[in-house]
Order: sequence, then C-alpha cells, then structure tokens
Amino acid sequence: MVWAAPASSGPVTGTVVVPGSKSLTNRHLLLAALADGPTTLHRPLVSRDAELMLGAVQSLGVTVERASDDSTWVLTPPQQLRGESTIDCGLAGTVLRFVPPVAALADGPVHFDGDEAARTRPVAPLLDALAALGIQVDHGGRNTLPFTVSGTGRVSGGEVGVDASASSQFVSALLLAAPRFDQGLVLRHTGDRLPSTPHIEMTVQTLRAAGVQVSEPEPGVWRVAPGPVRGQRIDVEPDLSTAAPFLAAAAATGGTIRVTGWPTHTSQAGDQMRHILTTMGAQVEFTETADRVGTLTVTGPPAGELRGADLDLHDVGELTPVVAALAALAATPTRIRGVAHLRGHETDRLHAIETELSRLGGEVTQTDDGLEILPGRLYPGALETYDDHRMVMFAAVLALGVPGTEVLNAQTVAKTYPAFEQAWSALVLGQGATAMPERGAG
Ligand SMILES: O=C(O)C1=C[C@@H](OP(=O)(O)O)[C@@H](O)[C@H](O)C1
Ligand SMILES: C=C(OP(=O)(O)O)C(=O)O
Repeated sequence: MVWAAPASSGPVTGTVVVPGSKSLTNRHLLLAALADGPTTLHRPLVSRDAELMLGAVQSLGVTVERASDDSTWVLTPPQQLRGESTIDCGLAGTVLRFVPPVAALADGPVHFDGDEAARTRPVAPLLDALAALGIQVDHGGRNTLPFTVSGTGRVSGGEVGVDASASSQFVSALLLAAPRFDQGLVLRHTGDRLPSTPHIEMTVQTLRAAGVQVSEPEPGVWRVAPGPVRGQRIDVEPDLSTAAPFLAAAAATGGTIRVTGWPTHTSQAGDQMRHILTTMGAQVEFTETADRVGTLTVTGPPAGELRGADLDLHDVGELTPVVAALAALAATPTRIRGVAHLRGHETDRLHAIETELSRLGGEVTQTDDGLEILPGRLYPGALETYDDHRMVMFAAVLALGVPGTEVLNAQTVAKTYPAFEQAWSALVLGQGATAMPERGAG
C-alpha cells in the first residue's frame, strides 16, 4: 500500500489514546505460559507482534479466551508446556528471543522460524547461552533462524554468561524463563556495552510483580530465584514509543498534543520523549488524573524554532527513527549517538534513515554509532519502509513538513499499531481529536 501521508497546514493539535505497550504485552503473555494459574490482560496490544506472541504461547499449550472487542484476554497455562510445535517469530524480536528459553521447558522439540528479515537479526549469543545451560539447540551451524530447541520438560539452570551488546533482549529472555529453572539462574552480561537497559528493568519489575525474587548483586549480573510465577490481572500501559510520533507532531508544528493514560512511573523507553522534546525546545507538562496515571501534554515551539540536539539514545534506541525525523525538521543540527545496535533491529535502521532522508534531499551522515542530521530544505519523494513499523512513523513525521510525501508498504506499521495511518491522518487533517477510540474502558 502506498500511503499519501498528510503534511500539516498549521499546528497539529488533539488528544491521543495509543494502543497497549508491545514490550509489556509480550512479557505478560510469555509469563502467562509459565504461571501457576490464569492471567488476565486488560487492554493488551492487538497487533502483529502481540498476535505472534499469542500464537507462540498457544502452540506451547496455553488456552486463550478473547473478549469480542479484544479489550481482555484470559490465558490459562497447561500443566506441562507442549513440544512438537512450530513457532512463527515473524519479525518480532520479543518472540525470537523470549520464547526459546521457555521452549526448553516443553516436553519435545519446538521449531522456530520467521520472516526472511528475521534471519539476519542477532540471536547467536542467546542460543550459545542456552547450549551452555545444557539445552539442545539445532541451527545447522547457522546460529540463526530457523532453529529447533529440544525441550525435555526441565532445565536445571545455574550460572551462565551472555554477551548482550547486540540486544538487551538476550538478558530479558533468560531472566523471564529463569524462575522455572530448577536452580533459578545467575546471569552475567559479558560484553562491553549493554543497550536498552530500561527494557531490562522492565523485565525485572514484571518478574517481581509476578512474585519472583530477582536481584542485581552487581552491575551486569542478575540472580533469579527458582519459584512460582503468579497468574495476575494486568492493566497494560499504553505504548509510549507509539505515542512518540504524535508528540513529535506537536513539536514539529507548534501544536499541542495530549496523550492520556500516561503512567506516572514506568520503565518504558518512550517516557524519555519528555526529556528529548524539552531539549529540542518543546514544552512538556504532566498532570496526574487518577491513581498512577495522567495526561502528558506537549506544545511545540513556534514554527521555525525547533532546535536540534546532541542526544545519546543508547538506552532508548527504539525512539531513534522518530527523533531523526523530527531532527530533520529542526532549525539547527542534531547528533544521535550510542545506537550502533540499531543495525540489527527490524532492518539496519541507521542505513534506512540515512537512505530515506537523503532521498528527500536531507543532509544526513551515518557515524560509527549514530547519525548527524543537518537542517535543510526537503523535497517530496516516495519513502521505503523496510518492513519496519518505526520507519513508517519516521516517514509520517517527515511528511508533516514535506507536502507530497508518499510512504511505501505503510501497512507494515501493523507490527505495533495496525490503525496508525487512519489515526495519524485524522489527527493531522484536524478531523478527530482522538487517535484511537478507547476500548474496554473501566
Ligand atoms: O525488550 C524489549 O521489549 C525491547 C528491547 C529493545 O531491544 P534491543 O535491546 O534489541 O534494542 C527495544 O529496542 C525493543 O523495541 C523492545
Ligand atoms: C526494535 C524493535 O522491535 P523488536 O521487539 O522486534 O526488537 C522496535 O519495536 O523498535
């Protein structure tokens, strides 16, 4: 599908309700498979990545009841996780990395495959760690998809190292399954850098909320005690990284965007947009509206006054495409650092951003670990999106300032937000205040 993404004809203003967090939904779905009773998810993300994780846990024997409007999912784990199954990872890092350690607890072989592009996403350090824990993994020497984990119903656990410099998800994956290992796990990160640490903190908090004992005896070492994982009732937070392009729209156009349901305290990377947008000259306000949630309001500076910035996005790499698009609309240069690992995301994101911004005439240079973006006039063109949902969001933000921009294969945004184009167009064209109707409120 070619999407004619709208340009703004003035300040973009409105109230936005974004869908549930991908990272939280998929952690809770996975833990539901390991739990000692049913788990109820209220307002889960309904998107390709969430459906892939749901399909994965169903293949392992979890039963799922979905409310007709998908506002609630109830998951009941089996007595014994089932082998002889096949898992489609699609292009979801969370499925590719989080499910294999759980598959080792199944009672037979579990086969993994996914999209062509997923075969180039890093997974070898995780497979090596599983092998070091005595789990049989067959990958035909490729060290990537497709591979088979031969579950035997139990994993003894113990101590293991993993080099997670390519993805924090290797650490999260091992920690999430660890309470069900006989001896639990002591995990040591062996690499020199560790990206996306808020996502590891999210894993630790999610485990603790399910009654699991987790400690970090020293930086880069985690200890998970063996024990039950409690089935729970969870209200899934909105996805703050999905909120990022909407907030960017206010910043780029001198408009005002309000996002409701913003958690007061959260481990989500998207929360960092508050700091990034303030640095670039926007005004950011948070008003608590109920217990532990509020409304985040971003008001952009007057047209032409958005500033570039020097930003280390190592901890929040998934924000890079949207921030890069915003930087291209700013009045002064931007440097983005600390995100070399984005070369192993849904696509090589540094290459993708450089190529697509250059296509519109933007001045952008890829560095060892990031991007330098200079202000300048942009011209319309048709932007490739590389099967990457965040490249669709990148293109949407750029298009605000470049009338006539087209976005190719825009439906790939369904990885995390199937209704993104409609919500975005309605907001930018001023037709609707709410980007997504609130489902199953209350
Ligand atoms: O654990 C998670 O839910 C995620 C961790 C991060 O991965 P990397 O550490 O590979 O960047 C992040 O970029 C991704 O969008 C989601
Ligand atoms: C890197 C991302 O996804 P994944 O969970 O597939 O790694 C992302 O959503 O930006």
